[in-house]
Amino acid sequence: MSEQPLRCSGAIRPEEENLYDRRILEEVKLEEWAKVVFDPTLSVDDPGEGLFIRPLRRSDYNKGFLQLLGQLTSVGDVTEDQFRETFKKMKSSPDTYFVTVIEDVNTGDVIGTTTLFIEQKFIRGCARRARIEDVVVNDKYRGKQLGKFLVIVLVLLAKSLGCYKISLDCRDTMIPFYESLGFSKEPQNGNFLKSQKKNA
Ligand SMILES: CC(=O)SCCNC(=O)CCNC(=O)[C@H](O)C(C)(C)COP(=O)(O)OP(=O)(O)OC[C@H]1O[C@@H](n2cnc3c(N)ncnc32)[C@H](O)[C@@H]1OP(=O)(O)O
Repeated sequence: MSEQPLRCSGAIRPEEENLYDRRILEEVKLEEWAKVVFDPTLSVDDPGEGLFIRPLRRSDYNKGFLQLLGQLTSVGDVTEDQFRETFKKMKSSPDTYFVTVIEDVNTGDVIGTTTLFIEQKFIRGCARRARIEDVVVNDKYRGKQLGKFLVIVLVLLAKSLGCYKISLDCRDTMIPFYESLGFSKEPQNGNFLKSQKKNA
């Protein structure tokens, strides 16, 4: 499905503004990632009947985006102003935040999301590395390859953006899922260390 431009008097309505340019998603060709097979075939143009993959939009506050994230972790009471301010901050750092969603166009709900975060480094000749974060599919839509689809689309996007490394953190129970998508634990570097919340 090609992008349906939502325009008002020739300009994209501010509430329909994409976080990033969707054309870079259109360049992603899943068939180039031979490690993972989609059966039936999915593509950015056709992620499934009535579904549309696109960048996060300002209007997604009212399309269940935060409720969807609530199926992953605690979101808290985020007001629409906070959401818009955060969207603005992300958008003001181009080539950094690729928050991507799947919308069910029949209901208008956001039913899947994940984020590609790209970190600029000085090492490796000022290279960029990518992290995949916040992968979640609405529980009513699970088992349709959408989680796999979102992750692989962002892996290919990171590769097309020249990232030298793509990584993620997950619970032990999710390791088989990510291993099936071509991720592996780094030998002797599998430790995830986080700062304690309070001074012990
Ligand atoms: C980096 C992070 O964000 S980690 C956080 C991951 N997200 C969560 O835990 C949130 C709650 N869970 C979810 O939203 C979903 O269950 C997801 C995103 C993990 C999977 O989404 P789905 O759309 O149901 O997965 P999808 O249909 O693409 O499954 C692809 C394959 O992975 C397998 N799979 C799905 N979930 C799991 C799992 N929890 N553990 C192991 N394998 C799994 C499926 O069986 C399927 O296997 P197959 O290809 O052999 O049939």
